[in-house]
Amino acid sequence: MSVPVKIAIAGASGRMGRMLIEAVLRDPATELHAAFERAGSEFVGRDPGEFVGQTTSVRITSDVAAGLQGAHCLIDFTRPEATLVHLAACQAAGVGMVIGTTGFEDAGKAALAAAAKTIPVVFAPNMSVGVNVTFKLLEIAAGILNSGYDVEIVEAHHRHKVDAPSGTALRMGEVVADALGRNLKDVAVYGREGVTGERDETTIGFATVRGGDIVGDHVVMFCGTGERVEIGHKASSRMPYALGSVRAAKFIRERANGLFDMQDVLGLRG
Ligand SMILES: NC(=O)C1=CN([C@@H]2O[C@H](COP(=O)(O)OP(=O)(O)OC[C@H]3O[C@@H](n4cnc5c(N)ncnc54)[C@H](OP(=O)(O)O)[C@@H]3O)[C@@H](O)[C@H]2O)C=CC1
Ligand SMILES: O=C(O)C1=N[C@H](C(=O)O)C[C@H](O)C1
Repeated sequence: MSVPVKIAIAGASGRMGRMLIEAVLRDPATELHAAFERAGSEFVGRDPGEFVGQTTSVRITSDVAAGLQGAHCLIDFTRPEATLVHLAACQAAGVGMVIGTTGFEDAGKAALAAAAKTIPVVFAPNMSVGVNVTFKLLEIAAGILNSGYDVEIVEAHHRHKVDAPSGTALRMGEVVADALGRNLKDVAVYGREGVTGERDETTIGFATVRGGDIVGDHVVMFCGTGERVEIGHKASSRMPYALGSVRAAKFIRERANGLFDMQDVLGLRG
């Protein structure tokens, strides 16, 4: 039997961190190597297995450099500023990264691309198989509904989410804009208020809902005259994100460097 993929997890006590711990512990092909939280966190020193009712020999630490020694991969679902600190540690240790964090500015994305010249990085706004298939469906739909259809993207998430629109909604916008030969930066409209005037047909509109415990809903509307096509995805659990991330960690183990996303991991590219 081959050696399990040794996985470290950043943001271990977070909503995704806990889900990732469960996914890694229940997969016989992976091993929980380390779990990180910031210095001063109440969780430092505790067993990350506690989150899922198990006992492990791992203890949550804030010493990322030490914890990465011997790891194959760090899975990071935190915040952009933390991810970039972890990225530097991974580069120093020669450890690959799976990054699910959203909300990066262009400079942060450029830093990820630069680091991927020396370590393998999977960076994707949504790790679920279903959402990644949805991206493909959107590409097909936009290629056909390329005239006379206004594109609007609506997303809904829980009350704790800090970035908007979601990374997934933005990627949906990019996929549709690319298929229509437009640049999302030029055509995106983020919310509307007041006397907006009539809609410009080249725009792609975004609307954001935040409330309660909504895990993640996305719908793209192609609004024509007399009809509307809607392509969307609804998550009822975070486990698909965690399982996709573990799949990405296995993918990374086979690579020396490069920037990938879930389309690469799932063989959906092209
Ligand atoms: N790509 C995908 O498939 C998905 C992406 N996401 C994205 O993942 C990210 C995390 O989401 P979620 O788990 O819900 O968020 P949570 O707030 O539940 O968890 C974030 C974790 O990161 C830690 N953290 C935050 N800032 C820092 C820092 N500066 N240094 C060290 N640790 C830090 C938090 O610790 P503390 O509590 O101490 O702040 C916490 O443990 C978001 O960007 C979200 O959009 C979410 C789901 C799916
Ligand atoms: O914060 C979340 O919860 C989610 N974030 C990701 C995003 O911004 O697209 C993915 C998923 O929708 C859940």
